[in-house]
Amino acid sequence: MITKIKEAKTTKQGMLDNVMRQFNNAADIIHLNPSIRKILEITNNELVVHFPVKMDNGDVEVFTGYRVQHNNALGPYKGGLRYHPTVDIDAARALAMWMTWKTSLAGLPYGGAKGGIQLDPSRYSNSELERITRRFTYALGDNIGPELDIPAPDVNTTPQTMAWILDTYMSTKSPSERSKNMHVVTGKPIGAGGSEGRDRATGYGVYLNIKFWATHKKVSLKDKKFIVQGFGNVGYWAAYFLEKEGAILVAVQDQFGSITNENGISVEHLFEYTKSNNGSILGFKESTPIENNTFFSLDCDICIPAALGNQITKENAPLIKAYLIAEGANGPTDIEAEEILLKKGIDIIPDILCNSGGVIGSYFEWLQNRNGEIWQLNEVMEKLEKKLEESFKRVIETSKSKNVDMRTAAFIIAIERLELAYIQRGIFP
Ligand SMILES: NC(=O)C1=CN([C@@H]2O[C@H](COP(=O)(O)OP(=O)(O)OC[C@H]3O[C@@H](n4cnc5c(N)ncnc54)[C@H](O)[C@@H]3O)[C@@H](O)[C@H]2O)C=CC1
Ligand SMILES: O=C(O)CCC(=O)C(=O)O
Repeated sequence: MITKIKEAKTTKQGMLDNVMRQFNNAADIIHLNPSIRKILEITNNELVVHFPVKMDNGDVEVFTGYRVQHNNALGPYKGGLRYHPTVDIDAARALAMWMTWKTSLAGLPYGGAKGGIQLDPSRYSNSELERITRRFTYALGDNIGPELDIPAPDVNTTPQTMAWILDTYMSTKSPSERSKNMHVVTGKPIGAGGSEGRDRATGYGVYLNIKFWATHKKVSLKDKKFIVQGFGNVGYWAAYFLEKEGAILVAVQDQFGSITNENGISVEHLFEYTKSNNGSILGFKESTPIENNTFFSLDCDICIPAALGNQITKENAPLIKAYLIAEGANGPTDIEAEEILLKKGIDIIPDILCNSGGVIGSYFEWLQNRNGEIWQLNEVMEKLEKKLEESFKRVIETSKSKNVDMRTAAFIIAIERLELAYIQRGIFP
């Protein structure tokens, strides 16, 4: 029996190079205005903060937090906060850039930002995480704001994290200003101003994109086998909806290890199990543990990377048997791997389309807070589906008209919207 724990990666993910190459590839194809290219290839603002926090044992630890604001030509900066040992300035830059393309592609009135704290949250108690989050929020100060830069959850941050940020940010405002600041952060718990459906929005969006792709290819999802890397917010909800559609989850990998069952893993059973097992999938009875490095080569139809960046590389790409990769994570496929996959005829629904349900759900939450409205779950889900379907169709049309893969098509749409905004504002000829 294999029980080796998957080592948490602490090395750099090297995502910046990937996003720049993706951007430059699309920019070359559309002959992007050189002045606009100069603006888009760098970030507007980069904030690095060091802040002290008292630990439960009385010691003080100093943490490093980041917020990178890439571009706000289309609206306030928007993007998540990640708590992970791999968070550094380059990771924040790369993830902020992807946010700009994602919000632009989705047609939202937002720019792109990302940030987080370099730490391993499993090493801290809940009350330490609360103090760390509150001190980070103080350190960010008025560099975030409901009409300036709106954070949201990402890896290892939750609705609770967002509620702490909201509460801390509000406490810095005068009493008459407080209620106007509810939309400083999205992905909040519903009781603290969150929206119905934001919890599942990203995973639901991943599932919808797979469904649109299946309809486009005239295939049924029933009995199709799928594997999911990452069984957190995105991976769980994507698996949940795919299973409801009749697809079969045959393997899961998380930070602790990998499990498989070719007859199917019950999504709900596994979810319940992880809740009682410190979030880990290891030891789940209705499955067999497998070596981590065999995960991506398992026999399946659909592969959903929903964990970290650069997980599909030139080493494992040749072994992939799935014919569709649906990128729940940001930047899970590196450039060399993508070339291999496309040559093999494997379709990739790119991250900026595939996981855009999350930021669209955040936009709906922001709108509700801003307008004093409360929408029902079905209303949110219907609006989400409509927006995602529009994006999916545009990507397919552009892919056909320009004879490019789906990622390049998605980047072209996103960049052209930004280019138009700059040109219409009269900044460039
Ligand atoms: N939460 C959201 O709304 C959105 C998240 N994303 C992206 O989706 C991905 C996952 O995010 P969440 O589900 O929110 O995070 P999460 O913190 O809820 O879950 C992360 C999952 O990935 C697993 N994981 C971590 N390191 C791993 C490794 N080295 N190998 C295998 N599995 C590993 C964890 O064990 C956990 O199951 C990230 O790339 C994030 O940027 C994208 C759009 C929105
Ligand atoms: O919901 C949001 O604002 C952003 C979520 C996020 O970080 C992402 O889409 O990568």
